[in-house]
Amino acid sequence: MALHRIFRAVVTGPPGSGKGTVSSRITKTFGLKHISSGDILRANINARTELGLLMKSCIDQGQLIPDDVMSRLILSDLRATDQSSWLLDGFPRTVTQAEALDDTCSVDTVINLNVPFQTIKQRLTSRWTHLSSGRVYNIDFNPPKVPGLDDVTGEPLVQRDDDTPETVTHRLKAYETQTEPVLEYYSQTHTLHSNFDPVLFAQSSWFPA
Ligand SMILES: Nc1nc2c(ncn2[C@@H]2O[C@H](COP(=O)(O)OP(=O)(O)O)[C@@H](O)[C@H]2O)c(=O)[nH]1
Ligand SMILES: Nc1ncnc2c1ncn2[C@@H]1O[C@H](COP(=O)(O)OP(=O)(O)O)[C@@H](O)[C@H]1O
Repeated sequence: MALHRIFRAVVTGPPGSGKGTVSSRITKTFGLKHISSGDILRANINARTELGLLMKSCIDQGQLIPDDVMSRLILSDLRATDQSSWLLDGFPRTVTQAEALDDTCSVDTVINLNVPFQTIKQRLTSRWTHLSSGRVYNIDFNPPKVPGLDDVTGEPLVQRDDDTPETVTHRLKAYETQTEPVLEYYSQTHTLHSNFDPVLFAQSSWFPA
């Protein structure tokens, strides 16, 4: 199903709310480019650059990466794809980032995933990730075909260092203080789909498995 015009969307929500899962499904269905801030950061960390090491220490403490670093990283990617449709997952996470995004390009729609914190804690402790592709699995919700292995490459899955209960608590706190204000910003400036229900969306008849 291809789109007939350039379309730009942001998917936001607390850590573990399903942004990556929903974004992969939407981008596959509509042929959009999926830009995930977390995957971009982890690729930098994997490259073992000095900046990557600093990023890892922030992420492992459950803190956000500073706005200037983050905006430079993501916005340069967006400028390089100025003729394509995309879906941005995990950026912006602060009002400063949202303003920087608006200064760079126009966003057509914002989808917010609204999931209770208690549910998130359960999901993140049973999340398994294929780090190089960003594919995620869950022991209960969408297990891999072979336990512990990625469906596409057969490579081992890992649990992220920042998915420990203690770091998840810090990440949820950072979400409340720094990211929730972004919803208020978007409700005033954009079309905000605020009660997007990922489960209903996944069950709709046109939605591929
Ligand atoms: N039970 C349940 N689990 C989900 C759902 N969506 C995603 N998950 C799982 O929850 C975890 C977090 O999802 P992910 O897409 O990585 O969230 P993100 O951190 O917001 O990008 C993963 O293990 C997913 O497989 C859902 O609708 N229901
Ligand atoms: N836009 C952003 N601004 C600041 N830090 C970010 C941003 N996106 C990702 N990060 C950092 O990377 C970590 C992992 O992000 P992500 O993979 O999107 O995970 P999740 O949504 O599961 O928290 C975040 O906890 C944060 O430290």
